[in-house]
Amino acid sequence: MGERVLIALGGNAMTASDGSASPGDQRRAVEGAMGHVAALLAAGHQVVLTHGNGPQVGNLVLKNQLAADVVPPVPLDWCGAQTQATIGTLVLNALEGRAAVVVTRTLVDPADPAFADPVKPIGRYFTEDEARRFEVLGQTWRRFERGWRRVVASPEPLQILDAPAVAALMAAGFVVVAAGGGGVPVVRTPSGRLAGVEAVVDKDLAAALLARTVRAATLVIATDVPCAWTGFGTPTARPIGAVTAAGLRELQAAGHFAGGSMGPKVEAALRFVEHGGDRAVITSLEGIGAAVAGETGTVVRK
Ligand SMILES: NC(=O)OP(=O)(O)O
Repeated sequence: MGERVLIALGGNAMTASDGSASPGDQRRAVEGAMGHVAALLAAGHQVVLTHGNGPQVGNLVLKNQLAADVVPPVPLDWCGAQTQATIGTLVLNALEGRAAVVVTRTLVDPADPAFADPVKPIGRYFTEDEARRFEVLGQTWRRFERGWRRVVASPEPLQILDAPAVAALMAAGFVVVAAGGGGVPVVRTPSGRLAGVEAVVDKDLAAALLARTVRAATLVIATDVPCAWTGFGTPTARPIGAVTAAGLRELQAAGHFAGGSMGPKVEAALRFVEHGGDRAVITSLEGIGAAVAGETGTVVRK
């Protein structure tokens, strides 16, 4: 018997590992990912998809800024919406059958402290000299292991505003792609209107919220490693298999999960299970079928 599964696709399902995000790389990566999704659909599961957009949205906004003398640049939230459409189109082309993409807005708090502390890396890696050149444009850049990347605000997702459209399409039998790139971040203004903001929401945290909202039984967070680890990168590293939410919180508190990589995935898995989801699985893209079958990955249950 199939179940309702929300799959959050990580960067390796979207582009080549260097983050350069050429059109060919993106198309090939999405086609590969959809092969794994098709196997789940063939097994009778109802699938909702979401995806990251870090490299793509960073490249888009940078192109806008570099071409500002020629055409008016558009803001970061517009670029986020554009990535939902382009990545969603690749998914539609790669999937056979009824599928739809929902341009999805995510409500955030204008007073979220994340707006004063940009930490979300977007775009490709640059050298320090190049990054310093872009800092003149008013951007914040940080050094990572593989080079320099722009960082932007990443506020907490509070509500997936377009979840009702997602639910309606699911009920009509569509595979739905929604909340891509964490959703287009919007705030409610004092006059009660919705307005986009300069931010990129974490797609794993948004996926956990969407999964709860559409009552998915399983949240699968697909990444480039088969599971979460304690002591990752050290000689005492150990894979984490089945774990309770309480047990995983303890490992999280002990500092086992790095902020920019496994940290948000673990937090998303915990939030989903702690708020009533049956199970959350962190696994590789290749492992999503086996993960839903209960055979692999870090499996979090209450
Ligand atoms: N929006 C987002 O979290 O995208 P990435 O996972 O690609 O960074």
